[in-house]
Amino acid sequence: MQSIHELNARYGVGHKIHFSADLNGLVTLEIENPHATAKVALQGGHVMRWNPRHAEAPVLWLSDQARFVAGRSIRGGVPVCWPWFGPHSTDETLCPHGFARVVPWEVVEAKPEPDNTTSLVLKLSESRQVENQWPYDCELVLTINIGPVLSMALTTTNHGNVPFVIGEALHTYFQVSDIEVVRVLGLDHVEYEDKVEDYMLKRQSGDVTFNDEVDRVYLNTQSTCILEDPGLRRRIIIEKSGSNSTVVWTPWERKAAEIGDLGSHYGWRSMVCVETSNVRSNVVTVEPGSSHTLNVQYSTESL
Ligand SMILES: O=P(O)(O)OC[C@H]1O[C@H](O)[C@H](O)[C@@H](O)[C@@H]1O
Repeated sequence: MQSIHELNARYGVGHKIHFSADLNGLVTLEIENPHATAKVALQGGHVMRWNPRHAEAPVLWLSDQARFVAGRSIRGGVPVCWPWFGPHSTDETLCPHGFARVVPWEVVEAKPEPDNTTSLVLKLSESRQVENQWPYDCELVLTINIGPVLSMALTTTNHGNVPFVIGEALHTYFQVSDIEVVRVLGLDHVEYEDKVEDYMLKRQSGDVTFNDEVDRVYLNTQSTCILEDPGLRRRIIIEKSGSNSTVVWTPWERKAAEIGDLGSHYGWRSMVCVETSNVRSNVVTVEPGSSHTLNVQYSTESL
């Protein structure tokens, strides 16, 4: 594993790119540039915070009860779900949403760009845990660009001789003023599986609005989604490619209480997940010698 000293010596740029470790030994990377500030945990390749300087409120939601411990996903920010989504198909003891979000990643590159944004390239570290759960010769790389726009690209490359199938999601938690006043545009007429009703197949009519638990997998959609928030007077624009599904999730009160780390004072009311993904019937087969990339870009505009 790369030490803090090595990381700062190799990639640190004063206080603009700075690595540190917390009491539990989790390594995080703080980024500051003229466009934005951000914080990324190496465990999970997890973007925890991205605050563009023009935004009055944080764009990503991070629970005030998030637990920062080895082997446990951080509640909020952008968890990377890979190589499966939801429970494992045959072994329920394995981490739901795959192991990528709970294992260490390595830094391949971290550098300021000429346009004053900052680029990071992270790679999932090989480890016995990963080998045991995923016996394929493959590489997973996450490229992140931090600027007025947050861009992320998750690339899976198959170096082996057999094809494999992945489910994946950038399970992004967005900060909202109040879940009951926001809406998600871009999914009108799209078919979805309603996880709250045992995956019943339904069709979206109009914008997605929230007044109860929502857990939906929108299928066969490449559409840009817009999260409109009159309370914060802004839109968050979610543009994607290499993704055929979008998951929309809000737990509501009962589920939030069961989950437990979703924040004090109705923390769940100030978040919603819109997840750029390839899941359920949209999982991806990666052939030997080829790569697949899931891309997303988040930006904001005033309402
Ligand atoms: O609690 P987690 O394992 O992070 O999962 C949180 C949520 O993720 C996704 O949005 C799923 O569709 C939900 O069913 C799940 O509850």
